[in-house]
Amino acid sequence: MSDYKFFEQVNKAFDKAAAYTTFDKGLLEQMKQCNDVLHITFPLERDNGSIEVIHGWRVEHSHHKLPTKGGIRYSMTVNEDETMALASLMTYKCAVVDVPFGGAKGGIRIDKSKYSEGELERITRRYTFQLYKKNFIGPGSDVPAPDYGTGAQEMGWVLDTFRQISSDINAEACVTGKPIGQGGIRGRTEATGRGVFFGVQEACINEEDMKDLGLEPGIEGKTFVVQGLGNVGYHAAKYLEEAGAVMVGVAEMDGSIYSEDGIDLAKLMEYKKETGGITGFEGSKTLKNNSAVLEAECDILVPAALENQLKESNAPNIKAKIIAEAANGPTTSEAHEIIKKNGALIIPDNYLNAGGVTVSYFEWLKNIQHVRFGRLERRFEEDSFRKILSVIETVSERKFTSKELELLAHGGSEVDLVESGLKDTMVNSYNEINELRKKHSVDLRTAAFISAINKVGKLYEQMGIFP
Ligand SMILES: NC(=O)c1ccc[n+]([C@@H]2O[C@H](COP(=O)([O-])OP(=O)(O)OC[C@H]3O[C@@H](n4cnc5c(N)ncnc54)[C@H](O)[C@@H]3O)[C@@H](O)[C@H]2O)c1
Repeated sequence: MSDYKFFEQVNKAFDKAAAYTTFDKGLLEQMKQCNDVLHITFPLERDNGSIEVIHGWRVEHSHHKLPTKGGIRYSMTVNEDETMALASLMTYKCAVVDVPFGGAKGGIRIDKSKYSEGELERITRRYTFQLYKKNFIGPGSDVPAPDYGTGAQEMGWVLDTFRQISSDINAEACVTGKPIGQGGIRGRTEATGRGVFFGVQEACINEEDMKDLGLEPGIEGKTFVVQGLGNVGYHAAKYLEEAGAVMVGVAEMDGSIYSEDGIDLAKLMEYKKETGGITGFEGSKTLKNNSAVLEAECDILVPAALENQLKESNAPNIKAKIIAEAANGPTTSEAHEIIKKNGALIIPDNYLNAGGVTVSYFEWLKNIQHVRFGRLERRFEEDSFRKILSVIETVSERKFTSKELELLAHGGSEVDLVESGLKDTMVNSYNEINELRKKHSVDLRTAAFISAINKVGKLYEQMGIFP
């Protein structure tokens, strides 16, 4: 059993940043705590008739904004500590990118590959039912989304189950990352990876930083390694490749591969589909295990699998100049210090993978308003259309950018809206945390935490304490 304590790791980073703020000690302590922690167990009847007990969690970290929001993970790593850490990261992430949600996370401790589709459906539906019974799901209370091991199919089952047991008129908004036909939004599947790309691109524009790292500004020609070719890793790699970066290394469950000449992503995905793995891919060298490639020569390392991957033991050997934290918690606090001391730039998870929740927010807005983005002008006159937009802005406490307004008003497609909203969010938030980094002479992770603590703390102060 590993002694890795994920929630403690997040809180260490919080404490470091809190020293740059002036909030009351008690309030800072309140901000760190998880407001509600739910551990559920329920029986699953397996296809062979045997009965198995399933363990699941849902944690609502912060109720300073409602609903709370965060993915559902299916993995053998799931436990209370992991879910609490991930829920807390959601609070800080939402604050950094100005998405008006509190943080939450859920998880079920299963190895998805060991269950049939029917069994997975029964697990998902029963889990949703248990969440509903305990008031841990609902459009205005707690809204799940996909995470490691889950995707649109599971979110579709969540919605359908919720609909059977709730008469909420906004039922569609009880979960995001759904199939499009069920009220999902175009661009959600690729949103986290796309956001990772926008964040890395923004970092690479900074000439001074690139000079310090000994790199040319821009993405083109930079080499990268990605760990985990799942939803986030695949899409991050795809957009990096499209922008002219060269993928030289990949890690997956079965091992890792490297090629100085570059690895073609589309061909590798085909190969993975055929063989179930990546090792042995033509033109690449298979390394000794799946963590070896993390230490390979490259400009950008994109950990996009799970937490606790860059640690004290391998951090001194990391050669990448930029660590793009697509996954949550891939770098331990000890490794962070080593990598920073060695001069690399870490773009932190609590900012970089916020693209998913940003687009989930657009999906939720669309669902609670019962509208189809980009088609409004066909249903409303210009005046009433503008009024609706301003109501959405008031309810969500977020201003649409001029580009978003333009696209909405003149029938830009949903894809355009998502794309531009996501890009604006990732670019603006990067610049905001980068300013804090310079102001306090800290690293980007600490700067992102300072930004989050300041925003959440201010809201707490405005709210006061009940009763
Ligand atoms: N899905 C989202 O929208 C989203 C949003 C924000 C953050 N994240 C974070 O991104 C990370 C990945 O999530 P995802 O949704 O892409 O999951 P996923 O299940 O789609 O993909 C994860 C991939 O990583 C691989 N993997 C697992 N362990 C590995 C290892 N040790 N070495 C190499 N590969 C390994 C798996 O085989 C899988 O292909 C998680 O930390 C998750 O919390 C996801």
